[in-house]
Amino acid sequence: MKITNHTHLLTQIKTVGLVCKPNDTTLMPYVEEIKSALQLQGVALLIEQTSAQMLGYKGVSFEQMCEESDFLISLGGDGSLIALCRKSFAYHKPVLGIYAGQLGFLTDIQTDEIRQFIEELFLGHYRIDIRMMLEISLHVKGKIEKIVAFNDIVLSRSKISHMSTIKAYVDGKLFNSYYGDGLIVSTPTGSTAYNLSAGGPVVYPLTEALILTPICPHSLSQRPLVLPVDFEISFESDGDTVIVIDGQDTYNMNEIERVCVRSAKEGARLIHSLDRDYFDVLKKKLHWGHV
Ligand SMILES: NC(=O)c1ccc[n+]([C@@H]2O[C@H](COP(=O)([O-])OP(=O)(O)OC[C@H]3O[C@@H](n4cnc5c(N)ncnc54)[C@H](O)[C@@H]3O)[C@@H](O)[C@H]2O)c1
Ligand SMILES: Nc1ncnc2c1ncn2[C@@H]1O[C@H](COP(=O)(O)OP(=O)(O)OP(=O)(O)O)[C@@H](O)[C@H]1O
Repeated sequence: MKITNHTHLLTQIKTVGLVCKPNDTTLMPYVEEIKSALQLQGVALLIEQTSAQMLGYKGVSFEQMCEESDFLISLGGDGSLIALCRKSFAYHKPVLGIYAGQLGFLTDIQTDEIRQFIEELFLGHYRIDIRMMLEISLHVKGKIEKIVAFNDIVLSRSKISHMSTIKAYVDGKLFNSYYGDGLIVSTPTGSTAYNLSAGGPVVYPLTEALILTPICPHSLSQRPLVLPVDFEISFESDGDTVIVIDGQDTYNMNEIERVCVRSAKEGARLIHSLDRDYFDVLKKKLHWGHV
């Protein structure tokens, strides 16, 4: 399936949803800023109940927020944005990341830009990028559990003292066996996360590809691999391997016979400022090109 890289702008915005980084009460002034900037536009703000409870507001369920909102805001770091994109995947709502974290590679709007960006958004001065996501199928005792990933799925050794062995297949045909600390399957957006630390390539986030990068492979011949977006890759490993999705969900391979990874039919829709330039972000946040 062809996934386009940009999507149409929102036509009419009446309601916006908000989720905050957990356990951070310092976010209160920014929530007030978002609320009043939206009020000026005649737009209602729905705050998800866990975030609302943390800050003393009246909240709504996550599902109600997703159903009733025209777009969603994540107020926090990259992890909060990733969690929101994953949890709201089925609702196909655009997501705006407002940066209140440590690195903020994905969340490009700073807290001191909230008012100005919201004004610009209502003038149509923004873009929505479609970021490829992964659909992961875990095969357990004849049943299939499906999960989505925004950055990556990591198959990692579970014991510090042992290597893991991972067999990798394309369309059922074995194409490699990885021996070492594990393997990362990353989206282009996730290429600047764990994949980068493991020596994988930086891949422009609107590219469509599957990136496979071994972690500390015990071999002179294992290299990162970039595969076409329409490949379905599957993996088998032993009980000494764990699976980690976006650093947020963990499964033990003990109970899993096979893991299949493919591009999800829908991508995440990220709202960005028109000024955002990927290479500027690489330079500013990851010191790209610095000597
Ligand atoms: N050794 C490593 O580099 C390592 C180890 C474990 C997990 N991770 C990454 O952490 C990600 C989860 O992020 P988190 O913020 O929830 O966890 P986290 O709080 O543990 O932080 C991971 C760091 O990676 C940054 N990050 C996350 N996604 C990024 C992206 N697409 N591009 C550039 N930087 C990014 C975050 O801002 C944060 O500084 C996982 O998907 C995985 O890729 C990296
Ligand atoms: N809704 C959520 N559900 C579960 N975990 C979450 C959620 N939001 C954030 N987290 C986790 O909480 C941790 C901190 O959140 P977040 O990444 O947003 O802030 P940060 O670490 O300060 O910023 P950054 O990731 O930009 O450095 C991360 O490990 C993230 O995965």
